Amino acid sequence: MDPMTTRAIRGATSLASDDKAHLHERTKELVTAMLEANNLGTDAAISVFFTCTPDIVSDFPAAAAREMGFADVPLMCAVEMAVPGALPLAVRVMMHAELDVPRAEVRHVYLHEAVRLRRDIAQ
Ligand SMILES: C=C(O[C@@H]1C=C(C(=O)O)C=C[C@H]1O)C(=O)O
Repeated sequence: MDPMTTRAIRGATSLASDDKAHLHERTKELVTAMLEANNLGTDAAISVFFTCTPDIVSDFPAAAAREMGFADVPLMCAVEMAVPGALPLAVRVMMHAELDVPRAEVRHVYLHEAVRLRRDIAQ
């Protein structure tokens, strides 16, 4: 087995509407899928950075992550670039975590309408 290395895992999802409960549900679904795809528990996480498109104001996705075991993991939220024509109601994640695989084997996760963002790297 390779020694543990800090790797970055990307993820993204989309909402049907900007509703707080729905944001929490989709955020937890995404973060859980990112952990499971890479055989990780929350203890492997170093930091998690979220962006939301400017049309999401119902809550911070970090609040949802904190409810699922990231209480002592540094979290951050920011607004994604407002590029004209970009996918609306999108939540993006950049998670840094301890993994024992080469970078090319890190599994990135895109769910719901966000699958069309990066067909090149989504599993
Ligand atoms: C295409 C995406 O959206 C945007 C473009 C990115 C990129 O080109 O790598 C990364 C994040 C976003 O700013 C994505 O989330 O993958």
